[in-house]
Amino acid sequence: QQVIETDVLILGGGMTGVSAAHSLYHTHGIEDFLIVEARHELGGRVQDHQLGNYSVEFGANWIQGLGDNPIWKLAEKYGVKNRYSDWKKIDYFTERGWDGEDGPLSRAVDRYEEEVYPQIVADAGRRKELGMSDLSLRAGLRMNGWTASTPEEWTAEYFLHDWESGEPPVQSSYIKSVESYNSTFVESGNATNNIVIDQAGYKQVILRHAAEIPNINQKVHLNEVITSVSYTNSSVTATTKSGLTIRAKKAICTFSLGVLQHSDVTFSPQLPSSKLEAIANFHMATYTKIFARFRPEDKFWNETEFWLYADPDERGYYPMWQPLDIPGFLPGSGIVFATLTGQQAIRAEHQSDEEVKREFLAVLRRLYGEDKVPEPVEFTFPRWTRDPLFRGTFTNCGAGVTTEQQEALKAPVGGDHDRERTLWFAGEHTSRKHFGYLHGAFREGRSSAGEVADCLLRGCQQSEETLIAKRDAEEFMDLSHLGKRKRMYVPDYV
Ligand SMILES: Cc1cc2nc3c(=O)[nH]c(=O)nc-3n(C[C@H](O)[C@H](O)[C@H](O)COP(=O)(O)OP(=O)(O)OC[C@H]3O[C@@H](n4cnc5c(N)ncnc54)[C@H](O)[C@@H]3O)c2cc1C
Repeated sequence: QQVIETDVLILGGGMTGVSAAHSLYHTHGIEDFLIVEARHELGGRVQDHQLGNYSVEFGANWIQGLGDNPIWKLAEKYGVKNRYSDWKKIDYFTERGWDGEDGPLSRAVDRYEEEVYPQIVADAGRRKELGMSDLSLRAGLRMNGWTASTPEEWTAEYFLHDWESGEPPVQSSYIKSVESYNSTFVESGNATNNIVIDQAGYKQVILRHAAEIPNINQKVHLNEVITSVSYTNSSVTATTKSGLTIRAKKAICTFSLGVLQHSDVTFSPQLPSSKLEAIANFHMATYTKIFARFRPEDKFWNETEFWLYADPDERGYYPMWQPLDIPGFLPGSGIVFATLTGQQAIRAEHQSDEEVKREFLAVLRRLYGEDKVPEPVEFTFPRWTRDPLFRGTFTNCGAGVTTEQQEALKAPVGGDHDRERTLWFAGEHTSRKHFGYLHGAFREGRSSAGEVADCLLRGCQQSEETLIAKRDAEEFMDLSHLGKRKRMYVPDYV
């Protein structure tokens, strides 16, 4: 049987894998590496889909917190088309239809955003500084006077929390939810979000980055599903479904947290119990976008960027809507999409397209009137939780996740001490501050490549580049450091 030998094996070709490869080559001068990817192309969770003559994003869509976001710099460099996304441009709806400019739903959103959120930011920051235990965001909200007891209130809270983190407040860490918001939107220096509308897909950021590596095609094995990974103190061996065996001095595993949680790939020896505990305790959230394409001449929708709907009976029931057929987006496309998260998303992913379409249209008809909304010509959505290559969409830090578990999640394995490590773990899920985001994946790829290069080239002595990449990936977030940076806990609009 043929065994392919390489210095560094990168398991998975999403943002993390490509960023690691780019850094190995361009920062550390390591040319002997391979990426093994199960899909037909690089990109991972950055995937587009063709609807009529238009391309829409099934996965990542926004560049978030433009300030020091490296994805923003890559998008500019490669000319990937994106535009300002204005989260203040919302039409509010309840079961009664349009809720007006100053109805109960709009007032609930303002109260959460302007009164409650600044308070919880300060309170979570104080808890962290005093070394107090974490709570659920639900508990933190209650302690700051927010009980979410009406459909309008739970929808406001959904819009400002679930829609970003993919899970409800009861499942989310109080301190880490606030930290995550601050890291991406406040610390970056510019809280603006841009939405990618490039018809060649957001994935161009990843494909063009990969193309900067000379002979990249010879360094990537596509359509190869890894089934097992074995590691010792001197090498890592991976085998694929098709029977390929690849042996490397070092490897970086970038599979999603969901993949690790489902044991889709066997590791031998078994991963250490501290890592298994961390894998089990982290949350893989679900964020499912559901698309319909109508005939453009049937256009019945408002040209406002977002529509927020407060269902009277069920929290999170088709609350978020985005028309793409509006000026500046994809005019003439006839495309409208809704987003579901958490249990609602999982429920939808287990229904047939027809069942989901029925629900989708029933809600749209509440918004715009029974006779105004025709059958779409196309209806589709991805089923992320059921895809064995992802098993969810992105991580959310749950209440009860500790900093030690965050460290254990990414700790390399193999051998008995730090000079013998052979297998590293990196991905959006290993980012302490930017978990869930594409920029977290990018930074983790670079940081893991630095550590691998240090071990391969310098007997595991840390180089200046690795320290910089690690700092950029926010490795040095200890308590005293946080305490000194009061800005961490003050949102930009206060
Ligand atoms: C619906 C959705 C919306 C999102 N929205 C945003 C957003 O707006 N902004 C933002 O910044 N981020 C967003 N994200 C998050 C962002 O997409 C991820 O953080 C990022 O793409 C993760 O990159 P990664 O390389 O760590 O993981 P992945 O992209 O998952 O890469 C891992 C790779 O491993 C491969 N793989 C898995 N199992 C195997 C196997 N057994 N053998 C071989 N290969 C395997 C997979 O195919 C995949 O290509 C969103 C994600 C989703 C899904």
